[in-house]
Amino acid sequence: MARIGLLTISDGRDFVHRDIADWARSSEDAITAALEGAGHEVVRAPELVWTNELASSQARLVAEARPDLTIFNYSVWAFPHFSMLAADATPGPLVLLSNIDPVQPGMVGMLAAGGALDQIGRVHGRVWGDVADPETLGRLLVHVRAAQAVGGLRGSTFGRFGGRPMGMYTAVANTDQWLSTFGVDVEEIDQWEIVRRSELVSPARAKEGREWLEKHANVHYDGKQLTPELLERQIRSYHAVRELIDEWNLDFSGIKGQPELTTHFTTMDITEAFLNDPYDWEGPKPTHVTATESDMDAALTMQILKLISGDPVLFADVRHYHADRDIWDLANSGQHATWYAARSDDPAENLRRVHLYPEVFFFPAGGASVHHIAAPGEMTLARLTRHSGHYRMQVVRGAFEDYGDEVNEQLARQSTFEWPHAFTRMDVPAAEFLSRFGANHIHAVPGDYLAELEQVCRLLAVDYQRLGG
Ligand SMILES: C[C@H](O)[C@@H](O)[C@@H](O)C(=O)CO
Repeated sequence: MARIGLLTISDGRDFVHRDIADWARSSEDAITAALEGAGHEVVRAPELVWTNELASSQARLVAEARPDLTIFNYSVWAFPHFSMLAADATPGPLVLLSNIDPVQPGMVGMLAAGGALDQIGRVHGRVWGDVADPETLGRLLVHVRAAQAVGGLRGSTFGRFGGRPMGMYTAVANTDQWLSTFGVDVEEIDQWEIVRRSELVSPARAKEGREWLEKHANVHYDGKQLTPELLERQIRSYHAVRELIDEWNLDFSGIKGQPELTTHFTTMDITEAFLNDPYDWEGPKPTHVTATESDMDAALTMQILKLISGDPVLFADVRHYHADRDIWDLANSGQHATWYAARSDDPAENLRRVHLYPEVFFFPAGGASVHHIAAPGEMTLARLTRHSGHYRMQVVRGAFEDYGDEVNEQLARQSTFEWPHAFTRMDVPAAEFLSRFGANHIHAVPGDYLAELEQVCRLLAVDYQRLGG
């Protein structure tokens, strides 16, 4: 649920305002009803804005409620300087909303106010039409979700477990830039804390986790790389990280893993999969975005996708391009959230399709990798990357595809079979993607959130770069 401020701007001539006030108020009633119907809280200015003094005072009153987004409503012709004063008293994201009505020139009011705001460089969104129409409401809700995501980042903390993995420049960001651009602080935590604390997890808790995984997933012990003891070590690591998340009030995280933990302790695949999942062996829980290889811009992208969609977010390597099918194998080095196996609310339904395989030669410490083939469906794929120090959100539309067990296996065996795979058709020519995409990792959520990402970028002053399309 978002908190949405609402001000209706009117005509500055007293005799005109008197005649149109009821009409303007009724349009505000309709907007309130539509937004409340969509599950949001609306904070209305007590009075319609028809003087300069009311513009500032009413906007200040609404701003005191710290709304996620403020809407200026134009259902009648509105003097533009009222919008300028009200915008000046509105610190958060702003949307101008107008009717399309031949009698009352609200649309002209919106264009005049919008142009004035453009002149002073004040970022705002614009929506037009009747909010009772689901299509118009849908366009308004895009701005609500984008504002919630941007507001949700501000004041949050990223937990960075370990440092730069295997020389990856793209996994490391500048903390000054993170705070100034996104409002996110970074807490540095040594991976030693995972090792130390994992030993303190009670044997009963680790055993219960293992038995739950053995019951619901398909565990392939081999007596060497994957034993019950190693699986319990992975479960203990999960609980150790959960404890650190609570202790440091972390909102999202990344774990380096390679090479120290994957060579000498165990992989973080179970930890990362179940932090990203909406459940674990102890029941339902909120997702906690966690990036493999402590990839900071990955985690930040994932957190934005989570705040927009509410769903678990996929982290993957751009591992292979099957040119004959024009599809990509997005296979992370050991885990995808298990939710992606069937995208079911029932963990058992997802885990039925999950295989815990002994880790491959890259990871001599052993443990289970979390293998499954992602369920098909439309996806939004994205990644924050940097060019010459400036952030850009690279976005591509796509779909996960499923070819049946036999072909899936044949495709997965061409790369690292034991890792999870999402066979992805991307709405961009391969040559364009490979020439322009600025990282080895990509992230995804089900559905189409391109419009939300574009608004998020405008609010953050980050470049929006759609690949393909
Ligand atoms: C093979 C390496 O160990 C993997 O970690 C590598 O494929 C990556 O995941 C790079 O992001």
